[in-house]
Amino acid sequence: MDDLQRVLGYVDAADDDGEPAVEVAPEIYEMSFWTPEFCGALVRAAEAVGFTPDPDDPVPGHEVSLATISPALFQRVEIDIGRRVWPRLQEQWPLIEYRGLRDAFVIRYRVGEQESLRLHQDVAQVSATVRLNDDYDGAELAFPRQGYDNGDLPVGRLIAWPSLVTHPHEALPLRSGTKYGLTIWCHIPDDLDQY
Ligand SMILES: O=C(O)CCC(=O)C(=O)O
Ligand SMILES: [Fe+2]
Repeated sequence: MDDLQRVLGYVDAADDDGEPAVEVAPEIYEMSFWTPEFCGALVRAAEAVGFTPDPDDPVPGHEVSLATISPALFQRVEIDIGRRVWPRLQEQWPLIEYRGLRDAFVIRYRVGEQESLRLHQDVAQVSATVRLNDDYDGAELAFPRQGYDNGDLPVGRLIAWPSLVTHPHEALPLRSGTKYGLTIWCHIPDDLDQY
C-alpha cells in the first residue's frame, strides 16, 4: 500500500491492544493508538506538505496541522479519538466530555532549526501526544512536576494529560536526528450553561 492510500484513507492506522490506559506518572495515561507503519506514512506526508512556524503562536514550533495535510484525515482522527481514546480516559476522568479537536498537528524538531520547546501548558480540556518516530536523541517531552519524560514511549503509543495548571511540559534539547510528534488538543466545552 502506498502512503497516499494509507494517510488519506486512514487505512491500517489503528493499533488497538484492547488494554485500558496505564498511568505512567501522576495523571498521565498511556495507551495504544497507531501502527508504526501509519506513523511513518504520516511523517512523510507532513514532510511533503511542509512545516511552517506561525509567527503569532506564543509557543512557536515547526508544525503542520492534520487539517492542512487533509481535512478528511483530520475528521477521521477526530472521530477515532472519540471512539477509541476518550472512553479509556473516561474510565480515569469520568466527568470529561468530548467536544472534538481544537487541533491535531505534527511538530518537528531538527538540529539547527527548532531544537526544543519552552515550558508551557496547553489551553485545552485534555492534551495528548503520539510518538511518530524514534531515530533521534534528546528532545524528550518532559513533565517536571510529574518527573516523567516520554523517552521510552514506543512509536505509535499515545500519552494523555490534563492540559492546564498541573501538567506544564517542555521538549528538552535535541542532540541528533529529527523528532516528529503528533500533538492533540481536545476542545474545552463552551456550553457553560450545562455546568
Ligand atoms: O511533543 C512535543 O515535543 C511537545 C509538543 C507540545 O507540547 C505542544 O505542541 O504543545
Ligand atoms: Fe504542549
